[in-house]
Amino acid sequence: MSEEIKEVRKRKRKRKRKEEEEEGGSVYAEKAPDFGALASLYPSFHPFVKLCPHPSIDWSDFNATRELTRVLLHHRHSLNWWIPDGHLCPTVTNRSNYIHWLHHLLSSNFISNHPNLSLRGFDIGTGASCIYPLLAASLHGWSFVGSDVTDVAIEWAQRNVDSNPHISQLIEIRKVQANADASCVGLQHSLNALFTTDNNTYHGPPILVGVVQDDENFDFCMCNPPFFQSLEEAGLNPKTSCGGTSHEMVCPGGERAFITRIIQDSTQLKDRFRWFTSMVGKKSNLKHLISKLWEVGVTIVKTTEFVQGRTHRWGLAWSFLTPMHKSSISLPDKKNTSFMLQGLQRQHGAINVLEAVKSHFSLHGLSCTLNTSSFTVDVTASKDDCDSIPSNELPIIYKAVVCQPTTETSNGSSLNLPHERLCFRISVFQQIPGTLLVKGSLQDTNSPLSGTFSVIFRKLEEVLRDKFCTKSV
Ligand SMILES: C[S@@+](CC[C@H](N)C(=O)[O-])C[C@H]1O[C@@H](n2cnc3c(N)ncnc32)[C@H](O)[C@@H]1O
Repeated sequence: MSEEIKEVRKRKRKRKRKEEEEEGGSVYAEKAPDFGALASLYPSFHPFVKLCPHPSIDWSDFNATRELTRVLLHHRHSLNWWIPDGHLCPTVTNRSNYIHWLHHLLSSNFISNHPNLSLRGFDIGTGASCIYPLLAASLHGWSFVGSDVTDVAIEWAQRNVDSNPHISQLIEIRKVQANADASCVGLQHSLNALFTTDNNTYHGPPILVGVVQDDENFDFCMCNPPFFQSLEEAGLNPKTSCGGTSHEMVCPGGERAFITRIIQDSTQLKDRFRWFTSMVGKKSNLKHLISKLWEVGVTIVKTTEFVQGRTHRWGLAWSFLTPMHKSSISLPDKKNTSFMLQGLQRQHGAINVLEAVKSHFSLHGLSCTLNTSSFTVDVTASKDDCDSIPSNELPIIYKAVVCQPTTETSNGSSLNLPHERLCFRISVFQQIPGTLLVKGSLQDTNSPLSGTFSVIFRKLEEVLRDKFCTKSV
């Protein structure tokens, strides 16, 4: 591939990421640390920082990465923290991205919102670092159960909790007993049969079933699973040294088997968690896991991408609760708004969705231009065009468009909109097979018609979902 093509692709990826960030963060990327500033604030960190040509650290030095994590947790989050030599050292920026996404997910109304303000989570495999409970408790005041299987992880996770008395009441560290609760074993065997499609079935200690107690409910679970199938696979990146013992990094079948077991457990605990989530390390596993999820009857699946430097990870979330369709769009007065179409059948691609967008608007007499190379439809609506949309097709959400002065015609059959033109663009992006992002961009943000745009866009979402989505999301 020529350098030019590579450069164009890089720019395109960067632009797409920026657009997605503007939309409320489908891509999560925290600001990189300022090593120079940290070195001057923390003398213990200074020896690890090479100042020329620009401040950096040696990522292959475990002591340097651990000290960076320690000072960042202290500087950004006022947390006291340490882990023993050789244990998996979390990258604060990367772990924060997961927490930011969860926060977004839990405060969205994809599913009905929880009346409680204090949220409770379950961190599967919290590790010696106990990084997720510490970060989330200090950022959002969420309470946690953090589980793990090894004695060292349990001992150090507890030490890290105890070193932070201001949040220690929020976090319970729980040891997973390697021999599962006998009453679960028979059921687990029959479920294994259901979930086994290859030899990579998870056969390790319990993950959720047998660890979550009978009287417990959680808003969410989260997990950074052992990604790798073998130690050789885990040692493939010599450029970084974040440590990691075999227990932390490896499980037979790798993350695919581990997360498949979480999915399996979620079918039994569907009423006990509002959201089940996991980090996914390999994009190739994401598609497989998403199809597993639809097979077991989830009602909603959400994914995201975490980008930190050159590291890409994915977030996968699902729920068995009833989704709230109408609220997945960001509300009026935004230049960009979007929704995801998930669970599309194989034969339906971006082009079919674009054609449906065009025919939907054309049907209402709006002027449309379909551009198949940019995957966009440009739409212009005049006052007359808008008037031709029957009010019963613009449901009650119109009333929520507070910024717009609206009047109904005497017979109530059409909406009387201000005397301007409304120009907007609908773009369709393929996310992963079966999932498309539909984005609407208003040309003039200051237009008094921006509220109307939201209404029209929401209607479009309903139409496209009805037409293309096999499962309700
Ligand atoms: C990749 S590490 C993640 C550690 C930490 N959460 C982080 O993000 O740095 C995976 C952790 O899962 C733990 N683990 C493996 N099997 C488990 C199980 N069945 N239940 C709970 N934890 C488990 C390992 O001991 C390890 O600490």
